[in-house]
Amino acid sequence: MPASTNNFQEIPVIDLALADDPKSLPALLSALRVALIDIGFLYVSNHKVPSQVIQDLVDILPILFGLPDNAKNKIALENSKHFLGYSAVGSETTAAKADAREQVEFATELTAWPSEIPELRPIVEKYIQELTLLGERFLSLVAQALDLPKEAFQPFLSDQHRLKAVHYPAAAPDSGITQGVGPHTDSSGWWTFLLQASERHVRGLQVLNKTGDWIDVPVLPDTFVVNVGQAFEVLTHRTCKATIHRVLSTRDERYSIPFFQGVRRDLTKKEALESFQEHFSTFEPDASIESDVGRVVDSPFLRGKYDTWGESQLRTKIRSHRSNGQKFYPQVYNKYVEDDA
Ligand SMILES: O=C(O)CCC(=O)C(=O)O
Ligand SMILES: [Fe+2]
Repeated sequence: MPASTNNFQEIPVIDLALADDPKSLPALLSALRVALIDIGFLYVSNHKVPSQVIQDLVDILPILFGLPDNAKNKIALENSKHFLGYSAVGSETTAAKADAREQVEFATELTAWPSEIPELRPIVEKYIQELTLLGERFLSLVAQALDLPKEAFQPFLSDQHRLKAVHYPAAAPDSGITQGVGPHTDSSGWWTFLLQASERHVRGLQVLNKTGDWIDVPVLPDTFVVNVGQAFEVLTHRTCKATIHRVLSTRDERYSIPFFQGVRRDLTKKEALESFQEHFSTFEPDASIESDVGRVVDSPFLRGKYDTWGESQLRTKIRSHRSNGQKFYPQVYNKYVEDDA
């Protein structure tokens, strides 16, 4: 099929309630398959994550980011060899440009929590627990949609996932600030489950389609935005693509909460490629034009310089947070920073 006929102009919604009835399951799987193969981005509705669990987290974000700088700096990512905790606006770099967002990254090793909001920790932990379950349910549907047994992808899962709370401050139209986060594919794992935690009118997230147009991903209440990460792209021999996306700064402030489903750190590119080689050779990945932006986006695991998933993760983290890299990983800092893969 020529690329132009399956180029996408919007992101489809996959209704997970259809999985509850064997009669409606096939319709879900065929819609999912199209989203997986042609787009790499989708929304899920009827996801069964309790709305209170979501609301509690959404409500606490303005409180978290509203803490005084000294409170946020007490949990600074700068002091974490696991790259967890708070990073201020401008401290992260994507596509060689500073991002206009502040964020707090959570995972099991986070030891410093803000003492000003003791309720944060149980709220975050509950949310991670629920998203872990959603991720597992979703993976089994993905496997079926790609003609594999339900459990096919489970052995690649890590027991550790990452959650990020993100705040994009409003940018005055004449400030010259345009990059909330620059064009990238998700390097932190298998799949990303993103909650857009602002009101409907707040824009910002965009996805690059095959002809290089940026497609808006508006806020749809009661959904998660789900997208393919780099490791899954490798495992499926690019049948499913880690699609490039970005966030523009706008005159509205914006909150979002990506959950990065983790991949086993010892997964090697060889194992990832060999596991389903035969299966995916029967698919015909769309060898469509990669846009100019696409060609320069960093994807180290895919390009194959580093053997394990864990090492390409470390390289990505060091490149994004360079002072942590210098502080905690001086032996490999230069190697990773100088290697533009
Ligand atoms: O804030 C968003 O909507 C997306 C954030 C994102 O793409 C990321 O952090 O990887
Ligand atoms: Fe992303």
